[in-house]
Amino acid sequence: MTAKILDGTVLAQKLRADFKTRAEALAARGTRPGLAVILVGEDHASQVYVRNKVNACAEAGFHSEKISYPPDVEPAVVLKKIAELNADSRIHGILVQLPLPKHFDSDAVLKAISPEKDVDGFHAENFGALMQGNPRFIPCTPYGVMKFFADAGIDLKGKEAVVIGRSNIVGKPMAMLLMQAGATITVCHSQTRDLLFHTRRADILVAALGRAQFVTAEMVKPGAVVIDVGINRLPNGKLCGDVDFAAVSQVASAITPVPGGVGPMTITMLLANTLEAAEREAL
Ligand SMILES: Nc1nc(=O)c2c([nH]1)NC[C@@H]1CN(c3ccc(C(=O)N[C@@H](CCC(=O)O)C(=O)O)cc3)C=[N+]21
Repeated sequence: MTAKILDGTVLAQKLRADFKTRAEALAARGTRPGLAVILVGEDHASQVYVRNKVNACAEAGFHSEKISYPPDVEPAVVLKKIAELNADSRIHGILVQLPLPKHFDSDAVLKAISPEKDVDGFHAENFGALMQGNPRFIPCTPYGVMKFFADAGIDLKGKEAVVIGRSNIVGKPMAMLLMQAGATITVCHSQTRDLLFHTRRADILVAALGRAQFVTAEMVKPGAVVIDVGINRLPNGKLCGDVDFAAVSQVASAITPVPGGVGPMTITMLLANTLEAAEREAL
C-alpha cells in the first residue's frame, strides 16, 4: 500500500483563504484581528517559527506585533508587557513562544495571559474547559490534526487511537480531542512497557515524542492513519519528523509529511483562534 499524503500546506491555504475573507469582513466593521507574539531569547528555530507566524498574520490581513527580549530579561518585564497586551483593544490573541529560559516560571507566565486572549489554549482555565468538552480555544497543534481528519473524511468513531507523547501542548489535548470525537484512546510515553503492542493496534497513530524517525514500519498496523507531529533537525540540517516517512508510507493508508504536514496547520489554527477571539469580541 502507498499512503495518501495529507498535505498540510494545501489544507492550510484552503483554510487561510476563508480566514482572510472573514478578517476583511470584520475589519470593515472596525475590528482587525490582532495577534501579539512574545519571544524571549535567541533560539534560531523559535525565531523562524515566530517569523512564520507574523508573516501568516500579514497574509491573512491580521494586525500583528512581535515583541522580543534578550535571554536574560527579568520575568517581571515580560509580565508587565502581558498586562499591557491584556488591556490593548487592538490585540485579540497573545502567544508567548515556548520554551522560556530556565529562570522563568512558565506556568506563571501562561496564567498571566487573559484567558480570553490565550490563543494557544494553554491557560489552566482554558485547558480545563477543553478537558470538560467545552473549549474556548483548542491548542493549535491538536486542533490542526483534527482538521486533517475532517478534511480527509476520516471518521474517528470507535477507532483505536494511540498517541505517543503526553505533553501539555500536544499529547494530552490530542488524546482528549480524539476521545471526544469517539475514538478509544491510549497514551504511550517514555515509561510505556510494550510500545509495539500498543502501536500495532492503532487505527490512528499520532507521534508527538520528539525523536527523529522513531516510528518504524513494523510499529504500524497496515492501513493505519499516521500523524507526525515531530520536528527534528538531522545533523545534515534537514528537517524530519518522529516517523520514518519512507518506510511507514508503504504501510499506512494516510500519512502527514514533515515538513509540510502538521507544522503549517499549527500556524493556521493560531490564525483561526485569533480570528475567533476577534469575532467574539466584535459580537
Ligand atoms: N506558545 C507556543 N505555541 C506554539 O504553537 C509553539 C511554541 N510555543 N513553541 C514552539 C512550537 C513549535 N511550533 C511550530 C509551528 C510551526 C512549524 C512549521 O510551520 N513548520 C514547517 C517547517 C518550518 C521550518 O522550516 O523550520 C513545516 O513543518 O512544514 C513548526 C513548529 C509551534 N510551537
